[in-house]
This record gives sequence, C-alpha cells and structure tokens, in this order.
Amino acid sequence: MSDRFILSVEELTVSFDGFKAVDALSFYVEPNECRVIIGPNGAGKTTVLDLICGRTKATGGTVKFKDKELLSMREDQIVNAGVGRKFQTPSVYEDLTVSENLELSYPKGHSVFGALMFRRDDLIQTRIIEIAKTIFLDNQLDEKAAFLSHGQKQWLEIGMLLIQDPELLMLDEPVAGMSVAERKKTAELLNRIIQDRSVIVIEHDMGFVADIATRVTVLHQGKTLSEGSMERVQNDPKVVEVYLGH
Ligand SMILES: Nc1ncnc2c1ncn2[C@@H]1O[C@H](COP(=O)(O)OP(=O)(O)OP(=O)(O)O)[C@@H](O)[C@H]1O
Repeated sequence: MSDRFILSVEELTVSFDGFKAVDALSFYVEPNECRVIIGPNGAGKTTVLDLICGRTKATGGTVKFKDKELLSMREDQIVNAGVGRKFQTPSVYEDLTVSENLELSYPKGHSVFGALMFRRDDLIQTRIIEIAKTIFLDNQLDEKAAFLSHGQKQWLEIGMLLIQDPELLMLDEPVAGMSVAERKKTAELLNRIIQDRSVIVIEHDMGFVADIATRVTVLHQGKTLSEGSMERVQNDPKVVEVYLGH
C-alpha cells in the first residue's frame, strides 16, 4: 500500500481456541486522521488495539506503521516507535501531582550530566506546562491526581501519552463516565491533537463520534461491516441492523 498511510492493517487475524475474534481485517489510517471504531459488544474492537500495540499476538496478517512491521515487535518497541495506547480505566499515580505524573512519563533518553542536566530540566518543565494546557489542567499542576475528577484523570492519562509525542495514539472509550461538558472538551482536545498525529478511538457515544471522527470503521464479528464518513455509516442499512438500531 502507498506511503499515504501512517498505519496499514491488512488481513489481521487472531484466533482464540479456534474462535476468530479478528478475522482478516484490513483498514488504513492517514496522517492527521481521527479514525473511530464502533460496533456491538464482542465485535473485536479492543482486540484490534491489543494486536496493534503488541499486547496480543496475531495469528495472521500485517500491521505496518510507517515503514515498520509492528507484528514482529515487542510492546515496548512499539511504544518507542511512536504508538501510544490508553486503556479504558485511567491508570494515573494517585499520590503524585499532575506535574509529577507528566514528568514520570517524559521519555527517558540518554543520561546527561551537569549543565546539560539543568537544561534538560528546563525543557521538561516547559513541556509539562505545554501539555497541561492542552489537557485543561494547567491550573492543577500541583494537585494530587487523587483529587481530580474522573474526567480530569482521563485527560491526565492522555497527557502522559502526549508527552511522549506519539505519531499514533489509540484510545479505548476515552469519554466513558464523563459529564456532557467533559465530553465536549475531550472532543475539542482530540480535534486539536490530530493536527500533529493520528488517533484511533473506540467509542459507543454516537454524539461524541460525530464530533471527532474523520472516518468511522464499523466492526462486526471481527470484520469490517461498513466504513466511511459518519453520515455514510449511519445511513448504511447493515449498520442500522446490527448496531445502531438496537
Ligand atoms: N484473550 C482472549 N481469550 C479468549 N477470547 C478473547 C480474548 N480476548 C477477547 N476475546 C473474545 O474476543 C471477542 C472480541 O472481544 P473484544 O473485547 O475485542 O470486543 P469489543 O468489540 O471490544 O467489545 P466491547 O464493546 O464489549 O468492549 C469476544 O468474544 C471476547 O470474548
């Protein structure tokens, strides 16, 4: 496939004891795209993200990220290659502040000493403030994460991924449990961050999907049922039958 895509998933398959949770799935993500994956429970959405990030081993297919084949790489190598993944439940360090949580996630790089170390600290601080602004937490930098709302914890975790500057970010139901106002702000956040990267989101809230999606992939029984603009998939009778009509 052409270089136009940042991610090319082809014939991706995984079997669990003979059951194909993902079945010869192909899809392509462009730079600066927000791809939303929707579909009924058990369709294979989370498994697709698990396969891309190396958490689950595929039984077949290819996943090409830029010029790298991810299926032959370990989870940590995939992170280092520029693929970030957020799981459904927030996993921030409750006893640490917003600033400390972000600092912990700053990429380690090579060790530097003396004056260079001082310079590195400056760089890290600047980056922490920049990220905190992006995730609406610049006024809570010294707040312990334990005191943040559920939505703010989700944003902090997104910030902990953003500080590593991934070119592809994958989010599993990022607005679950959020208030309406927090959902709106999360849509704003995603629309801003795709200016510098691509995002894949698994989501059930169709209002939120409409606010963020460049394109939507509808998954059913591990295969693509429909794909295209939100309007297109919403009006696809097959999608209405297996998912939206329920
Ligand atoms: N490690 C595993 N071992 C066995 N079966 C699994 C495993 N992981 C997922 N499955 C099965 O694969 C299917 C797809 O699951 P998956 O969690 O990917 O669906 P989903 O579309 O994300 O669903 P939901 O919307 O409920 O989160 C389900 O039938 C699930 O039980």
